[in-house]
Amino acid sequence: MSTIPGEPWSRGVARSSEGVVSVGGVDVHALAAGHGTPAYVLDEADLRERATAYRRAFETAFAEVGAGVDVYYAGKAFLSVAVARWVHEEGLRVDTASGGELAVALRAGVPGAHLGLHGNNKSDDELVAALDAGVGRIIVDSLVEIDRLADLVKRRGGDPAPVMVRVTTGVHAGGHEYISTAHEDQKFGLSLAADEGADSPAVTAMLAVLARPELHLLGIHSHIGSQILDPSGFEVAARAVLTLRAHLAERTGVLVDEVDLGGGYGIAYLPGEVALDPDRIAKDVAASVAAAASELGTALPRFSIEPGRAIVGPAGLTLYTVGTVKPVRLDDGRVRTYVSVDGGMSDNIRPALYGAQYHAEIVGRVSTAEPVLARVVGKHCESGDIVVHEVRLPGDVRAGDLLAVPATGAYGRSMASNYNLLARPPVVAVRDGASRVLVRRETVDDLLALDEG
Ligand SMILES: Cc1ncc(COP(=O)(O)O)c(C=O)c1O
Ligand SMILES: N[C@@H](CCCC[NH3+])C(=O)O
Repeated sequence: MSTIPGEPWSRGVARSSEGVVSVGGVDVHALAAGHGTPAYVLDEADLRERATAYRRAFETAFAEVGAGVDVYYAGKAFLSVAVARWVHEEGLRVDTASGGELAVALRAGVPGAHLGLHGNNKSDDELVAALDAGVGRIIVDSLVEIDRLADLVKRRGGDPAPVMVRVTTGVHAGGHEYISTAHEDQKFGLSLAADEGADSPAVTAMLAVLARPELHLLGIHSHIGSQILDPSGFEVAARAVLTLRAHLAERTGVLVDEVDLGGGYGIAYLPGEVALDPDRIAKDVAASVAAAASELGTALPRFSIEPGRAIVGPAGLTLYTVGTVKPVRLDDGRVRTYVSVDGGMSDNIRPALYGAQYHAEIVGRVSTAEPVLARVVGKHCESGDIVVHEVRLPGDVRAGDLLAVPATGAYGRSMASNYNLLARPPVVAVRDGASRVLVRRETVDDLLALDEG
């Protein structure tokens, strides 16, 4: 019943003839003994390959239509100093969404010019940190922020701040309402939809940026959602943004230099699911932007994209130890085996938040026992504390078994909490038979240190 190797596991995951799984050449028993469980395990080679694959795919496809492109790794998916360094070494830039992410990227040595700062409610401190670092782009998200940023620059003096205006194109894409970001009724961006005879909020914002000499209108930004498996939304949104750019040029004579098409490229979470193919999507989007620019009679801008999940998601897995095992009879007479692990919703909130589906396997041994219908649950005081809703596990699953959940590299550690005062797990990188801690495990002492008594 093992599906290893292959998606949704990272490329460095293998199962030996004895049934023991290894990642990047390190066996799960060694990982558990050396770092404890639960632990996030990140396959460095896999992550680097995905970063390069996205960069090459987009550079090649966009070069074919005569446009340049930059790939920004979306740090919100998971950011640590090492990861920021790896992606930068692979030729990516880094998109940050807070002062914390910005500080980590800077510590990794990523030059300010290769960083972007996002956020619908950036603080003055965050804006100042971005200006101090000389970030290549601040993506503004509201009229209020445009004035606030311009006033800050005015007080400090110096060069105009490079700004992109985040717009919402009305395209509704992505895996769940909470991770879809370009429909109108949500907090991000400025809408392209206008009342009869009035400017849209997007146009109003761009005019507001142009009116402030402290700001340089670098371009337009659009992000339509996350975990997108149907690529058509990217093309529709790209056309809408290029149309807006042409409209602004007609109106003001300013044809902005850059267009960012955001992230959102979907990955496989379950065996049998197919991730978006970077080569395919890059070709399709490049063709549609080239066609749109030629219809509009405008030169192509420089493009950028911001994949996060597609780079780090498949490179990660979470290693747990099984604790209690409890068969529960369901109303329809079936039996579901509840398998409790030593983590849960504090290390992976996605099942509870989005109803996200994951896969799991026993990875420390081989079993010939008949598979049973199982649900993997955490140790929190919450019945919705589910890690994997439904999976077939060997009927002899028992306390002490090592269990791994694939594709947890994105939005696992980065959305982790201390619910029930659990200490957050470490992030351990594996490569060429060796493991290294990127983010150490929290301890109860860390938690106590925050409590002022
Ligand atoms: C503005 C922006 N860029 C990039 C991303 C990264 O998305 P993903 O991890 O789905 O590629 C997000 C998150 O959805 C985002 O909000
Ligand atoms: N956190 C989300 C996606 C990111 C949304 C950010 N705009 C997830 O786990 O899928």
